[in-house]
Amino acid sequence: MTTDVPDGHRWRTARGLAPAVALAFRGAPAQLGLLSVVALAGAVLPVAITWLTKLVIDSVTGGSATDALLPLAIALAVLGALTATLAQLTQYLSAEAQRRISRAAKDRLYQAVNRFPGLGRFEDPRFLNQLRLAEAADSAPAQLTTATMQLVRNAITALGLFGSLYVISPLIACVVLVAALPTLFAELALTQRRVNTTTRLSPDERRELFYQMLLSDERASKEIRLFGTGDFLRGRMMRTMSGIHAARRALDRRELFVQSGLELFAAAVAGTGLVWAILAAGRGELTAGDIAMFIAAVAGVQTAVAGIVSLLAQTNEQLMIFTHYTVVVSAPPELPIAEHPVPTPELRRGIVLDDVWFRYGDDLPWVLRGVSLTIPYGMAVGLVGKNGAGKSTIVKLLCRMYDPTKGRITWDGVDLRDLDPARLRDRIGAVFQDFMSYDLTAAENIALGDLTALADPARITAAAARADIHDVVENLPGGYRTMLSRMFADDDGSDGTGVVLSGGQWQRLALARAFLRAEADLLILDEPNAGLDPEAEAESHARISALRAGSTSVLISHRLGTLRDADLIVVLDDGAVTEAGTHTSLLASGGTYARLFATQAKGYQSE
Ligand SMILES: Nc1ncnc2c1ncn2[C@@H]1O[C@H](COP(=O)(O)OP(=O)(O)OP(=O)(O)O)[C@@H](O)[C@H]1O
Repeated sequence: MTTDVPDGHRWRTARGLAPAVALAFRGAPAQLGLLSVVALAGAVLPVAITWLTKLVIDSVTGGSATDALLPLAIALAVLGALTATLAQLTQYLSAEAQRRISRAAKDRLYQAVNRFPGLGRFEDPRFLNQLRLAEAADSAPAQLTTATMQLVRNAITALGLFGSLYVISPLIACVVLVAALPTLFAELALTQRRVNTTTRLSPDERRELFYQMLLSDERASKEIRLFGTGDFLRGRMMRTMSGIHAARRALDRRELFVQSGLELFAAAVAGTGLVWAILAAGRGELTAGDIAMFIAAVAGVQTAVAGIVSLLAQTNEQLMIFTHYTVVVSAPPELPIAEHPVPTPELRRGIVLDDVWFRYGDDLPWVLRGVSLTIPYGMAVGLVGKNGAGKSTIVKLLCRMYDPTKGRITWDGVDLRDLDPARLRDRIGAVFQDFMSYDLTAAENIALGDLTALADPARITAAAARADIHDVVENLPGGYRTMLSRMFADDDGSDGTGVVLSGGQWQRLALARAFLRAEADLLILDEPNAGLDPEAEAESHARISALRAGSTSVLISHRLGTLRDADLIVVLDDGAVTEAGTHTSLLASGGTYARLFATQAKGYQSE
């Protein structure tokens, strides 16, 4: 995936205009319709005012009667008032259109983000940079559409004024027009540079944001204070920021230099024209009205042409930014999705990992090296192994967050690649090692396991009871409606206290979330008891065993006692299965499991 828009791809970039405008019109059809009418009216007003001004001056200097002057003066006043009103109306309509279109654009962007089936994209720094740029592009469709309207409006005005100028002096009219060309090219070159700089700075800006969030993050604040790393992190943030500012400053200086030169050039062209007009008037070739119209027309054409140039540059810039948006919303799924997925069958036989090899990237080491393993239907399988052995990776593969690099995983004989990932996940309940704690109410924290439960509080309380967290939640100030956050404490309309649970309590809540899917075909518990006290662990263990009796589950735990009554215990070492059997058989064989178990048991006994 490309991260920036290479030079020389303007045409491809320009093709982004149609989808951007289509998106904008879908987001705010009424506002943009009205804006088009207003823009058209605004286009002809300056030309009409210039001609009326000339007529008024010629009438005055020609000694016309007041009766003849009055209608002209009134018409001028009305057009002036209309110009002022239209400007306000344009501003209001543009702002409203901008809000609606940004909303539509953001909605579409995150719909696309939610559609990525696996985790790969969220671990790809190039994609994350692109996503950051796409997030900043939500105003591009609105800006592109209004810029296109303004372009048309300015073109009409410029043409009208150019015609007026042409009547007085074809030569000067052409000089004014040709003099705008260098400005056009200079602005386009500046735009390209601006966009390239923005693209280049995206990783640094992401890094700056990371430090900024870290410094105000509630969870990070403990370590930052204890280890006194606040100033270190702030220093890094400031250094990153200085680098970004230096790049932007260099760009601003270039713009200052180029644009000042262009302004001087335009002023010189206008000044030369004025000298010529005054000399021509002295020779009696132009009237006073002609001079007034000449001055207004030269200024008007220059303003309109400068407007066109800057709008073209803006459009070019927005189009390049919008390219990132388009890339993200049209990015294909990073996991191949079967065109006609096999309906995920209810699990009846089991899940088989068949010579599964896996690494997180082509340039990264193998994490799983030919794992073959059967998770029979209705049985509890325990995974044991040292840190980094690949246990959680197997869990992620079972949920099809990634595909095996080699080998395959089957669900009742069907390759996971042939199933719809969403339907597969409907059949799985899981507590991940790095489970989430959401800044939402207690009920919502549980209901996220199955959103249909939001309308059925009894299911939520039942799941909480199974995870042994019901009493704790019920005794919170607002019961299940308590906001489990200090950050958004008053969002629940309560007294604004908000509650933060302990690590073990959060873990039980995550268990309750998984238990909402008690009927799931496969329950995965990755270190479900790590945060529980010994009594709670024993109790939780008994509950899980009872709940899962006769069902299929995968349990991972470093506390081997938790796994001793699993139907099958699999020992992983460095990404390969080294032992498998029941607790008793593994103890009897005297291998790694027996050694690890003996070490843990000894640790408890010596205490
Ligand atoms: N998203 C990732 N990108 C790259 N490497 C990863 C990623 N996740 C895990 N790894 C690597 O894969 C290896 C196995 O990790 P995994 O989390 O599966 O181990 P584990 O057996 O669950 O360990 P633990 O007992 O510490 O939880 C580790 O070397 C880890 O660094």
